[in-house]
Amino acid sequence: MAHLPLVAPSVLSSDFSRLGEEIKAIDAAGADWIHLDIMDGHFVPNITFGPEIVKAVRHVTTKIFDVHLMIAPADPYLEAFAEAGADVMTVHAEAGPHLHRSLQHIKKLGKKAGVAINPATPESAIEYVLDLVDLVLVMTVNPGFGGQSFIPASVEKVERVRKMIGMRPIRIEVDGGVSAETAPALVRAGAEVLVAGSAVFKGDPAGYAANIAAVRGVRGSV
Ligand SMILES: O=C(CO)[C@H](O)[C@H](O)COP(=O)(O)O
Ligand SMILES: [Fe+2]
Repeated sequence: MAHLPLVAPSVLSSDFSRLGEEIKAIDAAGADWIHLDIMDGHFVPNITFGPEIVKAVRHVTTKIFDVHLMIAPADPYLEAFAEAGADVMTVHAEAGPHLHRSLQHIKKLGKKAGVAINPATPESAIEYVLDLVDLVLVMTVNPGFGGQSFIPASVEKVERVRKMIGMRPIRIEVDGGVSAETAPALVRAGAEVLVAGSAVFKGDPAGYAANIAAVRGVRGSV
C-alpha cells in the first residue's frame, strides 16, 4: 500500500506534443496515479482526447490510469476506455439520469468505479450509489480547464463526504487548483488522492519530483 496522500498528476497541463515522455517523466518523479481528463465539448466547454490516445500511452507506465470522464453520455464509451487500459473510471453524477447503471457497468467491466461531483452539486446526490463506488471525486473547480483557482468551500464538502462514507473502503479524490498551499486543508478534511495539473507540470521536467513532493506535503529536498 502506497503512503497517503497519493498524488495523481493531471496530464491536461502537460506538453501534449510529448505526451508519452511527459507521462514517463511524472512516473519517474514519483506520481502515484496518472490522471487523464476526457472532455467532450458538451458536458464541459473543452475537448481533450479519447480512448485511442489513452491506449497509445498505456505502454509507457505501469502506474494506475485514473480516467476522469467529463462526457455525457458516458455509457457508450465505457467499454472503449476499459479496453484502452483505464484502471479507475470516474463518471460525473451530473452526466446523466442513470448514474447507478453507469457505475454498475464500470464494475462489470472489472474496473474501479468513481463518481465525481461538481462544485454546485450537494454530496447527497451520491448517497444512494456509495455501495457501488471505490472513489468519490470532489471537484474543487468547475470542470473543463486546468489552472483555475481553488474553491475554498470544497474543504467543508470533503469533510461531509468523509462522514457520509463512514467505514466504506472508498477513497476521496480532489481535483482542481490543488497545490502545496491548498492540499494540506484538503488532506486534513479527508482527501486521499490529490489531482494536480498546473502545480506539477510547471518549469522544467527536472523539477517535477519536487513539484509532486510539494503537493504531497513533503517540504525540502526530494
Ligand atoms: O479535471 C480537471 C479539469 O476539469 C483537471 O484534472 C484539473 O483542472 C487539473 O488541473 P489544475 O491542477 O491545474 O487545476
Ligand atoms: Fe480531472
